[in-house]
This record gives sequence, structure tokens and C-alpha cells, in this order.
Amino acid sequence: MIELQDVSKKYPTGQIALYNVNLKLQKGEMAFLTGHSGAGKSTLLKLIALLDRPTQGKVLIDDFDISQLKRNQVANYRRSIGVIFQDHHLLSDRTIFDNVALPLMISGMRLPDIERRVHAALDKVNLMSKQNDYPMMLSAGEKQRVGIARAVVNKPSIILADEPTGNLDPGLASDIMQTFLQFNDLGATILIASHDQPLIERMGKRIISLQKVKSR
Ligand SMILES: Nc1ncnc2c1ncn2[C@@H]1O[C@H](COP(=O)(O)OP(=O)(O)OP(=O)(O)O)[C@@H](O)[C@H]1O
Repeated sequence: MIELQDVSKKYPTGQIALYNVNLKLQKGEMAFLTGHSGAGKSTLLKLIALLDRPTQGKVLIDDFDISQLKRNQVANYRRSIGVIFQDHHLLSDRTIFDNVALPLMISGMRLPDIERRVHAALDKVNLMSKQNDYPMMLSAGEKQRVGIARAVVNKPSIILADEPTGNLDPGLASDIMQTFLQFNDLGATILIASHDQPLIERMGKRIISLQKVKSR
């Protein structure tokens, strides 16, 4: 379970991105995070992924306050979460296989296991035939799917996605959402930030709406 208790985030610039947010996401739940530009969606995902920390309040995963993780546990925690950004940062001089394999190589997995996992992940996003290609040879939707494969190759129990369909046409956006539904069916807890209101309404899942903090 993911839980935010009275979470506020004020950036060093003085900008208040989140104010007193309370939220519970059950294990295995899939939900959408919506709200206008600047409402704090990306900030909220970053706090859960421990890429940043709240200025007030707590983020709990399975009732454990993640701010209590020791420095040497933080990398492990981050690896246990699949994070998908709109800008997927693929390495241009590496093949699709290598890009997806990267998190497993970093964790020191053996090559035969890496191959098995990468093929399974590429298969789920329907990109097996592209494994030896380079990112520049792929369409925007395919690159986005590589980003998803890389995020799920570690079999994370939590998947966070920040505007994963931002640059895609409606057909591709629906395909990507179907892929998330499949991961959810396999048991992953999923939180997706998106301002594509019609698309997320069609999905029939919980919608969490963030209001922008008024400047005061
Ligand atoms: N690193 C940062 N330093 C200072 N202010 C920031 C930083 N990141 C975000 N902000 C500010 O915090 C507020 C929330 O930003 P955030 O990116 O979380 O919103 P968002 O809902 O994801 O927006 P969008 O839909 O445009 O991506 C905004 O006012 C933004 O300018």
C-alpha cells in the first residue's frame, strides 16, 4: 500500500508544489493522478519514488515510512519501483535490448537471466522484433514502450508513470494504457499522472485530482 500523510512540498525557490496531501493507494490498485499543469503531479510521483523528499508529512509504503531508509537501502528501494517518464532518456548508442537490460546489469544479474527477463519485458510491450535496433530507428510510441519495458524489467510491485502518453496520438495512447492494465492484472500497483481527461475517464479506474496550490 502507498500512503501519503499530510504531505507538503516546498521547493527551495519558495514554490509550494504540494500542500497537506493525504492519499491511500491499495496494493494492486491502479489509479490516475490528474490536475492542471503545475498542480504537483510530477512532484508527488518523485516523492513516492524517493527522488525527492517532502518538507512535511510522510510517505509510507506498506506502513513503512520511506524517509527512515538508510542511505545504502535507498538505491534498492528505487530499483523496486518502476518509473516511467515522458522523456524516457534512452541511451542512443545502445540497442533496445541493452537499454532494457541496463537496470539488470547494474544489479549484477547473470547474463542468461538478463536475457530471459529482457525478452519477457520486450514481449509484453510487443517489441521483440526491435531488440537489435537503436532508439533513433524507433517511432515515438515504440520508444515510449521501450521506456515501459525498462521500467518493468525488474518486475516492480509499484509502477509510477508521468504523462506516459503525452506525445502520442490517441491510438498509441490507448495501446500504452492497455499495457498498463495488463501489468495491473499481474498484480502491480500503478499510479499514472496524466492530463488526458477523456483517455483516463475511459479507463474506468480511480481518478485522483490535485488542485494547484494558490500562491499566497
Ligand atoms: N525543482 C523544482 N524547483 C522549484 N520549483 C519546482 C520544481 N519542480 C517543480 N516546481 C514547481 O512546483 C509546482 C508543481 O510542479 P510539478 O512539476 O509537480 O507539476 P505537474 O502537475 O507535474 O505539472 P505538469 O502537468 O506541467 O507536468 C510548479 O509550480 C513548478 O513550477
